Amino acid sequence: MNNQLVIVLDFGGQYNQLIARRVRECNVYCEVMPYTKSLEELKAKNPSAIIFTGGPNSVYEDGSPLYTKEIFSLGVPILGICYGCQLIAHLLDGEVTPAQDDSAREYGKTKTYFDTSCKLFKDIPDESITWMSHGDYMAKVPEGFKLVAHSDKCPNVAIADEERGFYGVQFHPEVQHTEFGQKMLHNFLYEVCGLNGDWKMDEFAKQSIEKLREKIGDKKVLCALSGGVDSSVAAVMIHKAVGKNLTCIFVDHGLLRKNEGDEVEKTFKEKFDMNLIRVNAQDRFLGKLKGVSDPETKRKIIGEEFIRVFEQEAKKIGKVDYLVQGTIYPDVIESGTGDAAVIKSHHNVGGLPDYVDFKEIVEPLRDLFKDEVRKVGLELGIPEFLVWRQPFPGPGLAIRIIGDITEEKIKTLQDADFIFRDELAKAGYDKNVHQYFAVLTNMRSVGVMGDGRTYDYTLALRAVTTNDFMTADWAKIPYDILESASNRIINEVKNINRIVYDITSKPPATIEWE
Ligand SMILES: Nc1ncnc2c1ncn2[C@@H]1O[C@H](COP(=O)(O)OP(=O)(O)OP(=O)(O)O)[C@@H](O)[C@H]1O
Ligand SMILES: O=c1[nH]c(=O)c2[nH+]cn([C@@H]3O[C@H](COP(=O)(O)O)[C@@H](O)[C@H]3O)c2[nH]1
Ligand SMILES: NC(=O)CC[C@H](N)C(=O)O
Ligand SMILES: [Mg+2]
Repeated sequence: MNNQLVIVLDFGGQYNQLIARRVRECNVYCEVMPYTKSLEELKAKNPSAIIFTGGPNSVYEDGSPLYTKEIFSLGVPILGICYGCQLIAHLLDGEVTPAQDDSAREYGKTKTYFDTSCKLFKDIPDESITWMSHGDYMAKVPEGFKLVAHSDKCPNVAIADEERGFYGVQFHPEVQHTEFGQKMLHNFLYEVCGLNGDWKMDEFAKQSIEKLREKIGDKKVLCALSGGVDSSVAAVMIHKAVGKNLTCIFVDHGLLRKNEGDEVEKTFKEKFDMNLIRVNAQDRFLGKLKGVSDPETKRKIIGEEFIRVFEQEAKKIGKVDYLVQGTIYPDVIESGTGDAAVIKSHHNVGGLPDYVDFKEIVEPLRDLFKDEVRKVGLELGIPEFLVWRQPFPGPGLAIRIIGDITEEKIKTLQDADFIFRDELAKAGYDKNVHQYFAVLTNMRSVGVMGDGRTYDYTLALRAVTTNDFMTADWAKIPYDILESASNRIINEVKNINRIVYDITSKPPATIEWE
């Protein structure tokens, strides 16, 4: 695939994934790369444009991430955002200083005035709201640049050297609070860079299937299938590429939701004409997890056991060269690229063991965001109910049972979680939330039931709304739904005497509790 490419050069900003998503939404392919990639490595990718992201540092401080000035000689347009804008100024002999008092320090929604004769601001109003988050100030604009936007506090909000195609904005066009942010990115890609918008999901699906066919040929492939969106889409793509040489392995590790094992098996046997093997591996997973309570240890154990089960099944089939996983771009990013902190080791990326007995792990969706995966799924004719299923993490209930895992706790959580989902569905509210589940906390407290004292577990209910699962808001579920879920759970499920609703967003929390 030779799509035109935009490189998002990562200087540690919080919204870098968002920049990539926004660019993709303009039908332009892009990849996030750490600023530590050399100019040679960037050149080898033959990018059509480069975007410098924001970042927490200050360009004038020792040890801040910089880049070689030669990047401006590539002949490729560059857009700098916040820190990236300050970096352009710094590298091209402008000047960046800490904001004096709070004269030019800005945070949040800010009224901004634009020079709409600049290509970046074509066809937007000359006054609108942008989202700012900076304490530094571009005191001197670099040679050859003109000022193309200002705010009430800050005279230097955007700079442009239109001749060479270099632009810098102090605000964040990628966040939704910047009213015309998407339009500005669109202008950069189309008006400035003259790109042709060749990143389309139907093309992607066709080309990927062709490439998979070439790569795999008549070799045998295993696909790790969870019944979730990502692996289902991956499986259907491979199936279209190699047909009967594909065998899907669905692992029931004993940590699935209530009835999930049977449902997934039924759906795939009925809807798809694929070889599917269900492996009942409860004993080995629960055996390895016995007494383990540290979240990262749980994740790594599960990541390793998954692979060992796949290897074992491969041996039964004969020579299998490839293992396919439904890994997507956020799994890769969240498991840590470059300097970003590792928050959680996703079982299929950071949680993979060092040694894997396959010639290669194939991940056809590794570059896609969730919404792109869903589009590919629809292109491939996968039923809507599957495409729109809420995500379920590979480690399953293991990361929703805080502390050590026992069979009794699993049963308790399965039953409670089932009721919560059932109540949301009955109220027709499940369409309004993107992920919703129950968590068995490891906390016990005193209650009173049937006039007797109880000392039982606290269950937490969690529901979030989110576009990309990278950030999320807690869902404002109507009280009556929470009330009926709470009543039913207390009445129908043993070992729980208290229920709380999680009202934290991501960040600062994450969606899952472990
Ligand atoms: N129970 C399982 N059996 C086999 N493979 C699994 C299982 N759970 C997860 N995997 C593998 O790990 C990958 C990552 O899991 P993840 O939950 O992120 O994706 P998914 O289940 O395909 O989709 P979704 O995010 O919608 O749940 C899957 O794509 C799949 O390849
Ligand atoms: O397949 C997976 N393997 C994992 O190890 C894993 N950890 C989190 N998740 C899912 O990722 C999304 C973001 O979750 P967090 O906010 O908890 O990081 C949410 O949708 C989570 O359910 C996982 N999925
Ligand atoms: N959001 C950013 O990129 C901030 C850049 C720089 N640290 C400042 O405060 O101005
Ligand atoms: Mg899943």
